[in-house]
Amino acid sequence: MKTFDGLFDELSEKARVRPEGSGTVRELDSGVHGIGKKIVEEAAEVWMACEYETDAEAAEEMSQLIYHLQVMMIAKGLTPADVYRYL
Ligand SMILES: N=c1c2ncn([C@@H]3O[C@H](COP(=O)(O)OP(=O)(O)OP(=O)(O)O)[C@@H](O)[C@H]3O)c2ncn1[C@@H]1O[C@H](COP(=O)(O)O)[C@@H](O)[C@H]1O
Repeated sequence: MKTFDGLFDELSEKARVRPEGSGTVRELDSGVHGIGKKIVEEAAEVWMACEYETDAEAAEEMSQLIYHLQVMMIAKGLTPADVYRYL
């Protein structure tokens, strides 16, 4: 099973190698503005899933929100440690 840190390492590698067909590379290329829109969209989907859908669907939306947050962290040059220090 993937962890937060494991996914972050995987996405950082995608950003470094920039493989053909990577959605992460495409999203990074959309910049902070584009990534920010995905975060807002996904946050709304988390809310709606928690209100009206199953727990499994809510969990899936949460995983997608985490993914887009990680893409933003990479775009901003932030590491998990930068975030964890505020938890
Ligand atoms: N965990 C994720 C992940 N979560 C969400 N997403 C993206 O976020 C989108 C959210 O899905 P939605 O159904 O809400 O959006 P959609 O409207 O259907 O799709 P869009 O048109 O908005 O892209 C998905 O289509 C993916 O593009 C993810 N994309 C990639 N990953 C993982 O990231 C890693 C690297 O992926 P690549 O960079 O694509 O190789 C792999 O391990 C992937 O499993």
